[in-house]
Amino acid sequence: MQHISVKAFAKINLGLLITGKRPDGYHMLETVFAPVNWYDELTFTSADELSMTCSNLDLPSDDNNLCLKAASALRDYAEMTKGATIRLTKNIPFGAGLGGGSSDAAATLRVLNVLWGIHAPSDDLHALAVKLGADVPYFLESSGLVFASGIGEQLQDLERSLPFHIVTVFPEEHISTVWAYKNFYPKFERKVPDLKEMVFELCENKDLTVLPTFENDFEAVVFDYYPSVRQAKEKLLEEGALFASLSGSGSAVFGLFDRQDAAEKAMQAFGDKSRASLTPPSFKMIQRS
Ligand SMILES: C[C@](O)(CO)[C@H](O)COP(=O)(O)OP(=O)(O)OC[C@H]1O[C@@H](n2ccc(N)nc2=O)[C@H](O)[C@@H]1O
Ligand SMILES: Nc1ncnc2c1ncn2[C@@H]1O[C@H](COP(=O)(O)OP(=O)(O)OP(=O)(O)O)[C@@H](O)[C@H]1O
Repeated sequence: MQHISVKAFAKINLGLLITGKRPDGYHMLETVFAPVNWYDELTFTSADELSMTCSNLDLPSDDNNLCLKAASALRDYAEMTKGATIRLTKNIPFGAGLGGGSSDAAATLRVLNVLWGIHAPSDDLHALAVKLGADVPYFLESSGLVFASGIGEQLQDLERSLPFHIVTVFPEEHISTVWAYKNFYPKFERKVPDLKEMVFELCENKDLTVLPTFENDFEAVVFDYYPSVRQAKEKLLEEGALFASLSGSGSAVFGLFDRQDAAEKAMQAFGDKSRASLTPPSFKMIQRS
């Protein structure tokens, strides 16, 4: 029996500018994805049937789980009937804007493509990933700092890495992505700043003056409805973060620190380690456990 174990990492969004709405209801955006050191663990074992277990009982472990959705989509694509048992140890908080479910889906596509001997070309895997979620292609195809446009599926590797310690905090609120896209305050008419250029300035020249450019368009509505999320951001700034922001549609917030001791102190200020994570500078996702 063949087992494959992998880690599925979370992301943060450094800037998230929503630029318009498509006729199908999806929004166009520009964002920069950065990986963070917070991960789910998945083990795949070949089996006759497709099934899974999930360590977090607040999440579905039936066909509504993104792992089984990804596995079924791949099986349908390959027109085969092979099975697998998937064991998901959930560490990334859900409804947090950290892309945990999307990362699990991407890991499932990647592993089962090999375990089932499908070896689908990357364009076909990309198409399957987009259907599963706008964030899934990032986790499928990237390991570092990436500029994303379209609905989040058009990716450009920035070939740079963030020279900061990242403290990511989950403020105990689960926020629905659908709700956030329905309720954010649109600013479609403005001229959007060039996030790629800002990242180059930040990574190459450590020009901290560009940091305020990395706005997240979900912040205003999320802070209005979830005051504890605003407070978490303020606390990161009080702890000495050079910059702090909401990630994705929330509720997680992150802070960038130039000193390790300040980042570690901020981690302690948030208490329980399972609710916060510390990512070192230049972090990249390494998939295999
Ligand atoms: C907030 C972000 O995490 C930023 O990276 C993503 O935009 C969300 O990505 P995701 O969770 O993979 O989203 P999906 O599962 O594809 O979509 C969930 C819902 O969010 C809305 N949605 C999502 C992405 C997008 N560009 N526009 C949208 O309007 C749609 O109502 C969609 O039905
Ligand atoms: N494996 C999974 N992990 C997390 N959530 C899952 C999973 N499978 C299905 N879901 C459903 O998807 C919803 C969103 O989960 P996820 O953690 O990806 O959201 P998020 O933190 O808002 O991420 P994103 O940044 O992609 O919007 C959950 O509320 C849950 O009902």
